[in-house]
Amino acid sequence: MHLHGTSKINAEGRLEIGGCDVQLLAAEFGTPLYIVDEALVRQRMREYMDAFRATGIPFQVAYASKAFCTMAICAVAEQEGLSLDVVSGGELHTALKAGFPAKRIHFHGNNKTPDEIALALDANIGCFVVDNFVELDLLDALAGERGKRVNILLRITPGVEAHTHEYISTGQQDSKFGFNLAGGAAFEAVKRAAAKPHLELLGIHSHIGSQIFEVEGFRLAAAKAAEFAIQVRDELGILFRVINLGGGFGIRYTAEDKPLPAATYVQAIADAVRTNFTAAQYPLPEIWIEPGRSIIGDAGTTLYTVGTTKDIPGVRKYVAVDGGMTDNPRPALYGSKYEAVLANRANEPATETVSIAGKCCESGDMLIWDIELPAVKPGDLLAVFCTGAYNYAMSSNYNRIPRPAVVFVKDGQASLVVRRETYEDIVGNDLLPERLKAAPAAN
Ligand SMILES: Cc1ncc(COP(=O)(O)O)c(C=O)c1O
Ligand SMILES: N[C@@H](CCCC[NH3+])C(=O)O
Repeated sequence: MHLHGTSKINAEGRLEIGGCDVQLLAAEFGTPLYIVDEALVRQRMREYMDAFRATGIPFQVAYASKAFCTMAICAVAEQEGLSLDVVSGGELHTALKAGFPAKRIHFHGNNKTPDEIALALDANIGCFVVDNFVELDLLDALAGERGKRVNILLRITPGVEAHTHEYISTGQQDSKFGFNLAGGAAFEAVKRAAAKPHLELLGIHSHIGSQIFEVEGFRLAAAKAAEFAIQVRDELGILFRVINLGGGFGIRYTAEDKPLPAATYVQAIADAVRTNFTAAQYPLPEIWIEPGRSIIGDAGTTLYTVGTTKDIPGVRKYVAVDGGMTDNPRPALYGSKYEAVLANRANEPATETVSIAGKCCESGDMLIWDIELPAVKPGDLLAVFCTGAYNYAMSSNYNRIPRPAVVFVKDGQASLVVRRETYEDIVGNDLLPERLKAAPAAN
């Protein structure tokens, strides 16, 4: 059993996270329940910050809030001195509502709407990461209407193919994101951006994908960024002050995953930037990165209650829990694998192989295939590890299932940071027009 962060098995044989016995958490907050190990989140944030400080290069570490965005995590990121990457009006609103300093917010997205841009402009956020030519014109116009000049990075598609799931790799040329380096769109974007009266071009951004376990892709992306920066300097006389290399650092979901320490990625990136820029006598730019999954992923655990079981002798035993693809769509979407433990009897030896099913009306709603557990009974608690990233963030109300609560645990204290949705929340936006309230049809 691989335990993350402060998780341990206590004397009663139950899983404990942040000093909180999960059986007590289930009793107090119900299940399914997202539990976040706050100390581990802070540790992950500090690992990036400390690694960059050690390089001596000016930097920003922006937490990619798409991985998990709540007011509480924004507050933690703010306390730890990180910046914040948001990708929608909703994430931006969450950050602002949490009191996150606007100047440290970077706004991403390949189709920011005029309303979202207006919200960000009016809040005076620190930087827009411009994705395409339409946005370049729109942002300049909207900033102009407000008499503002705003910082931008241009998102470049470097043509680096990271080894990851095809749906989550984004740096290759055939991608919906960014200005392609090959073919000259990126160069053209720099020319146009530099001519815009209301845009201040700070530099460029690239993001090569997610759940990456090698430094090579980042080195290559840094080298391509430097090569492009040098071309831009030599041909246009424009200097970049910022190189943002995105996120994508992998984490351990199962024993198959071999993540590198944050410092290894940071050193590789810093070395690559330093080497390539210094060789061209180019003033060293600031380095920005945007980790999401590697900050919140292994700090999250989802706690479920076991309901029904179904044994098909000689075939498979299904164990159904009170959540599923609504709180964790990743197995259905990407075939993602997870580890789990029977949280109320975690010290008992495994005696059977079972498969964990969700409760949705969908055969593909399976959380884990073939996991060894002690004999599972209805009422047991199942804890699935490493669910901090892209679980709550991608949760849905499919089958009109309310979203679970989220608690942050630390030093024996559990704080509710997102309350459980109720059935009233589920119908909260529904309207029943008068004409549909009529008496039943005559026939
Ligand atoms: C532009 C950008 N930055 C940062 C991230 C965060 O990636 P990860 O959660 O893999 O660190 C993503 C998502 O992959 C992204 O698209
Ligand atoms: N949602 C994806 C990652 C997408 C990354 C966002 N650019 C996942 O769960 O792995």
